[in-house]
Amino acid sequence: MLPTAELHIHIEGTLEPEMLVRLAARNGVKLPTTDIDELRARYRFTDLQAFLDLYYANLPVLRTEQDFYDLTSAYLARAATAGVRRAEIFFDPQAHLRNGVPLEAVFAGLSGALDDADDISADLILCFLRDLGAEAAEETFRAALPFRDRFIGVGLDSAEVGNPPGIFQDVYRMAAAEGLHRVAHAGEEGGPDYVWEALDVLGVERVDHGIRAMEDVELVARLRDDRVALTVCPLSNVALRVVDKLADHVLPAMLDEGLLVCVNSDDPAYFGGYVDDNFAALRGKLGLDEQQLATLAWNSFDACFASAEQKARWQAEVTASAEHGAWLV
Ligand code: HPA
Ligand SMILES: [Zn+2]
Repeated sequence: MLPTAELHIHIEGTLEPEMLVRLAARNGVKLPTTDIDELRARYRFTDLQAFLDLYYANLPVLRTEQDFYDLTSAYLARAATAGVRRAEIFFDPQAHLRNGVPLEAVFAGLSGALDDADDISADLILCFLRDLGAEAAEETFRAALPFRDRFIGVGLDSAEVGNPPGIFQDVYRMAAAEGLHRVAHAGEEGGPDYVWEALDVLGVERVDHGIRAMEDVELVARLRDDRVALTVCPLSNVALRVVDKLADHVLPAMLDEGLLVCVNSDDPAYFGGYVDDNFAALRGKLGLDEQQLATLAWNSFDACFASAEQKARWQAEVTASAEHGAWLV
């Protein structure tokens, strides 16, 4: 197993049907069905919005600090088996606030699980729901400031097309003033113009997805020259029909262009696998070789927000693993 960092993972997207049923029973929340196979059969999507509709519909089962703790602990345990050494985990506070869950419970559950995980280094990135607009994002940011020491950055997710990054300029400026890292989803369903805006208006350090950047040669040059990381999620792109099939994915072309790309699972409960499953698919279905897989793992540590010394230690581990054939997952 290659050691890796996972930098694009929505904790709410790790809600497996089994956990969904368990939490629904614990909290007295009614589900359309409690049959695991039926629930899993619903995890099929035509596009990003179809996925988001189900993702948000399932979230009311998360009510208490313990629920957030259990969800996060289960992800961290699974990620450890996938070779994850470092996780930078997105969460959607607005989705929980509108379900009546106080921020205290969300932060306490998430950070409690992170504190108790001794085999993975992990931190939180607070995401704004772009379809709720800029004012709601600013209000959420102010409400989260008392918990400033519990998260290391801000991100932008949910329905992309029609909600361009630029409208969030002010809240990203506020985050920068707080010394927070800045990332944003851009170029998943939206075009290269959204990636330009994320870079130039929001000042992001990493782009989440960013695969449509490949349609713009100037943008590719900018991303390469500035060593901007792109957190690519191959199985997600297939599940949401952003690409027809894995064999058509632009990831090999991104590597050939010398872009700082890494591999991530996005919403593993919904998209058919964790980061190790993504690596296995890249090897089996896309034909990536050991050198390419090791580069992806190495890049993930380059792109993460840990200390330079820690990053170098993990990268040395990747190199040693690659030499011993550890890409054979
Ligand atoms: O893949 C995603 N894209 C956009 N928003 C999201 N929120 C959770 N997962 C996603
Ligand atoms: Zn995502």
